[in-house]
Amino acid sequence: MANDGKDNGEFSFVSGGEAETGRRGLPKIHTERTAAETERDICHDDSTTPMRARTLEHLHSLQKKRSTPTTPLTDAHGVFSPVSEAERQKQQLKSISASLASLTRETGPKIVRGDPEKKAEAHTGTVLDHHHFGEPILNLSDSALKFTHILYNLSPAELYEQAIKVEKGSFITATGALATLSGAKTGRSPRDKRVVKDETTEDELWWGKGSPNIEMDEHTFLINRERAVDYLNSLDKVFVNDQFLNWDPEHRIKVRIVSARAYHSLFMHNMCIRPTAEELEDFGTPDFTIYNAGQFPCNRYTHYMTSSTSIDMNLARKEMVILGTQYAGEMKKGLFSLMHYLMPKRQILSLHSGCNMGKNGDVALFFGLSGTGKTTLSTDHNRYLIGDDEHCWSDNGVSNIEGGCYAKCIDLSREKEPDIWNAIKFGTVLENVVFDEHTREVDYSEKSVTENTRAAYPIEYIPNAKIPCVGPHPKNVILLACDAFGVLPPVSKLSLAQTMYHFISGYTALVAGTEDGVKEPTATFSACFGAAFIMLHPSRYAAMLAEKMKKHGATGWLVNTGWSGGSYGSGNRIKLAYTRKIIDAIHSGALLEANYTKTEVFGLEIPDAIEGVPAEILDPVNTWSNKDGHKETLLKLGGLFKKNYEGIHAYQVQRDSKLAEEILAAGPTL
Ligand SMILES: Nc1ncnc2c1ncn2[C@@H]1O[C@H](COP(=O)(O)OP(=O)(O)O)[C@@H](O)[C@H]1O
Ligand SMILES: C=C(OP(=O)(O)O)C(=O)O
Ligand SMILES: [Ca+2]
Ligand SMILES: [Mn+2]
Repeated sequence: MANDGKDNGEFSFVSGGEAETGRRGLPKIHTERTAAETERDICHDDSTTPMRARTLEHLHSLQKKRSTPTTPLTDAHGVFSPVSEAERQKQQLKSISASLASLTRETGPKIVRGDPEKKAEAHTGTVLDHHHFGEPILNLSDSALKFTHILYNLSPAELYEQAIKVEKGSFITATGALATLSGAKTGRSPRDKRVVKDETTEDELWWGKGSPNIEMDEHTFLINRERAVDYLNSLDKVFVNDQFLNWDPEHRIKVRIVSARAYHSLFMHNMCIRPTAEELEDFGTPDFTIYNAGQFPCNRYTHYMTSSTSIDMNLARKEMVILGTQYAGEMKKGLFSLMHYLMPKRQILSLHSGCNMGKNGDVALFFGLSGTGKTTLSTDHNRYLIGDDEHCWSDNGVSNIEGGCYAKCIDLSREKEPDIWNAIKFGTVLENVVFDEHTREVDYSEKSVTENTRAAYPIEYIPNAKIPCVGPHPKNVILLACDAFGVLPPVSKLSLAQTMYHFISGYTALVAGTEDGVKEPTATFSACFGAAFIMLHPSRYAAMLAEKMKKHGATGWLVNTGWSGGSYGSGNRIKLAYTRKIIDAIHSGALLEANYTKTEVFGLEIPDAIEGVPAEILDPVNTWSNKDGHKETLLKLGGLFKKNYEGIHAYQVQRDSKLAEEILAAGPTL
């Protein structure tokens, strides 16, 4: 700059005060420059640059540029489109208005687009009743008279501002993520998930013992729907997201999410596939709509209700209603249930699995219950990430259902999981974490809100994400179990029948908790490693998996990411570094070449050596000092498997007794 410190040209004093006269010995200040001085200054100072803004208001209006339309208004033939931008936005509002309409009143909600607080920007939004925009919002109880402002597909930055302004517990962390609280519920509520049983779904879906589908009738659904819609319309503003599910363009599903919280809108922005501006213009009517009124409870006097929480699915109406839980994962997993219904109808298998692909195009699936390692192990710096949780396997290959990942954050470390660590930045939703109130550094070891701390980020935040998130037919199908009993081998190669047996069993063991006194791990069996999300009987998905694995020559593996050297309490969790080496050997094909030995009880084939893994841990019996304890625990777990499988076997025999016997024989023998 020309101003070198001696020249005080940046200051201008107004009128002849003491400073000007220099009577108290203050340096004389030049307020006017000679023509020569001005000439010398090539780089002008602030006071000399032309001022565009005439007023402060004007200045602020200049700060924000209007988004330019991304598509020229032409039709497919390059002719000027008959549908004007205003008309298109009007259609869009009409569609949202229909979504929010009451089913019992004749007058629907009056909706306008835009934030009621941003009156200055009124001109940028299309408004149904233009003259009302910018007038004070009257909080009238008569919903026919009040306006509901629609915040439609806001950007992450806009959603941050909304969250921070009105949602208590919203903060920006040191790395730029949005820390939020999900409220009283910090995990899913599977016992409150209901599905409307009507003439169609009665025959189509899996009901009764073991099924996750708790029935409700159409009328009760409508009561809860009305409750949610009324609640949403009672608010000044609601968020609407129009997005997609499934990266396979042939089987893409259009979803609309109507929610009350910026947190929910940003979560779904990250988790679903984000449409381009062009795709959004042609969005039209959604295939499925979620009404998330999670801050508002359901009415316990309503038939079927057993708590203040209800997550209700109506397949005929293509709608889902959420009352009494703000846990965002309900939306993501609710849509996953929908896909478990829609996709098999099209001969496509929906999978509760992570998925990645090697440089040579070899695809691996990672099935497993919560906490077994789908997200951690599919996020692999040496491979392309297709997705961490929900996929489809069709005749075209695999495709991710989602547009983002939902990683557990408890004890997250930069060293062990660098890609997930680095994904926690601006745009990422961080649920229920604890952070330093001043530095905003997150303490990932803190469990004081919940152990289920989470980060939801767009998949492109992982550097080697494969976009579009699709890949060829899988080569390896890895079943992950976190065995807290410590008796399953770190890895075993499965026959097709064994793969089916373990897929249908869906075993993992939960550690009883960190409280003292509770030492026993609890076995959990969740059919297809996702019983909470399946809509049809597990054998339907298993049959499809068997058929696809056979057709495409995929190999099944069982990987224990849980305990070694004893059960929970005496042994330790297998080191993530070892599990990664095991997974590397599966991907490279090296593990297919190993020598195998069959174990007793489970009859699992275990390799004798894997590069980078101590050979002695490959057979769990070697790691237990108490050999009797090992045998006892092994038999106990075998017994739990057998008991769990009884019901499934009985069902399968009716359908195909030969296949049923074959799969049963692949289970443990006591
Ligand atoms: N050997 C291991 N293999 C996989 N994950 C492990 C292992 N040891 C510890 N972990 C931890 O277990 C958790 C696995 O959770 P996650 O990958 O989110 O499971 P999912 O996606 O299947 O719910 C992560 O927090 C991870 O750091
Ligand atoms: C979000 C979930 O998935 P996961 O724990 O498998 O990552 C869930 O089960 O609620
Ligand atoms: Ca899960
Ligand atoms: Mn996961």
